Amino acid sequence: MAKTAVHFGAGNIGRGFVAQFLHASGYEVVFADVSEELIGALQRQPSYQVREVGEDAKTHVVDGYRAINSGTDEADVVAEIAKADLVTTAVGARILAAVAPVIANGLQARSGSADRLAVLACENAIGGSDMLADEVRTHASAGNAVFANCAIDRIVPEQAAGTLDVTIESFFEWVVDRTPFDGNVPDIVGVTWVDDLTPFIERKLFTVNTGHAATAYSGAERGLETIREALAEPELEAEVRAVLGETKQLLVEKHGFSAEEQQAYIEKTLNRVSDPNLRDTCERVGRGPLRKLSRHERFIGPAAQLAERGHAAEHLLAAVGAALAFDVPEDAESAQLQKLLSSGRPAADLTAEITGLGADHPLFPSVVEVFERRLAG
Ligand SMILES: NC(=O)c1ccc[n+]([C@@H]2O[C@H](COP(=O)([O-])OP(=O)(O)OC[C@H]3O[C@@H](n4cnc5c(N)ncnc54)[C@H](O)[C@@H]3O)[C@@H](O)[C@H]2O)c1
Ligand SMILES: O=P(O)(O)OC[C@@H](O)[C@@H](O)[C@H](O)[C@H](O)CO
Repeated sequence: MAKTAVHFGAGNIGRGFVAQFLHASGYEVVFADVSEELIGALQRQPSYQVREVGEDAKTHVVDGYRAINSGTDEADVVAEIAKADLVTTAVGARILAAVAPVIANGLQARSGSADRLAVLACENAIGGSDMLADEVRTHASAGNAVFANCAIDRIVPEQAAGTLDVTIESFFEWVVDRTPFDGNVPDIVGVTWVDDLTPFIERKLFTVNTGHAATAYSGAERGLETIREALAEPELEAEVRAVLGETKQLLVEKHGFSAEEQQAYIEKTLNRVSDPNLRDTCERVGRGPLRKLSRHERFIGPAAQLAERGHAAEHLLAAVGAALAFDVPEDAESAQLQKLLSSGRPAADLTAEITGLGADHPLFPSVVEVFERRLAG
């Protein structure tokens, strides 16, 4: 009998990476999403294409899936989870709390099954599956599930409206913590199973996503539209390289990557994010600035660790300053950020609320200065 995977989030990475790999691994994929437009299209159209760009580009056809609107037909999703082999998500780290009740109900509906359900939150976050597990446990015991953290890396820009097809870079990396599975990991092609995920997720988040976000915020500040255009500005590229020099210091010192290995990873990242075949915008990459400015994310996460080790993080702090200027009214978090910054509250209060840093943290005073400069206009 075919294995089944329920996948939450039929967006860019969901269709373009996770579902394609699950399909290639022999799973029947059941998409769950709250977008009626996407679910309707998946229900009407029996297949879509994932088109890689660049060298050795391949095109993959994904078919044999089903799709359910988890907003309106929750009971159907619960029934699928009750008999599924795997649950994955790619909805955004801050949406995990919204999908947790459905997963919890699905786990309760499996109470007769001896098989523990594997759950992988494929989000850009440290401990994404742990976050999901914590949310699920507020609704159900979840003893019959195995939550494993992962790092997922593949650039999928915004796609053309009205198509399910996805244009994507050919590079990919999907690294998953094997330790929760007691030697019985799910069979998924392309996954690298590791005993210690921390070096992989920190290297990914603090290089690819830190560099990407620093480019997006500085690019947006200069009125540039795409990541490629932004990195073509020599001064901006030098700033981004300086930011990545700081995270390199942390990653080399903390995880023992060699300086040469990390520099090669940086060069590859800068090439990937400025791929001429992928039009990726500062707006997409900068989306969700409150999440990106939070305590364990791509700026404050490494800057705090550098400060704890007695190192400077002035370029990361400059990137925080650029993030504070991100003003895109269509992005709910950007609108909320600008509202907070114009609320008249003191810089120290805003720093604590937005970054989650305690006033006694060694990084705190320099972040307050960044906020003060922004408030002074
Ligand atoms: N795009 C990339 O390059 C990339 C790469 C690696 C990781 N990621 C991560 O993957 C996740 C998804 O990113 P994306 O680029 O695919 O975003 P996206 O906006 O294209 O897709 C997110 C999907 O989640 C759906 N969704 C929202 N709320 C939901 C809910 N309550 N229940 C079910 N579905 C819901 C949305 O309708 C949308 O279809 C994020 O955590 C992102 O950081 C993205
Ligand atoms: O998805 P976000 O908002 O966390 O970050 C935006 C981009 O940096 C991100 O989507 C990258 O394209 C991706 O992480 C590459 O693997």
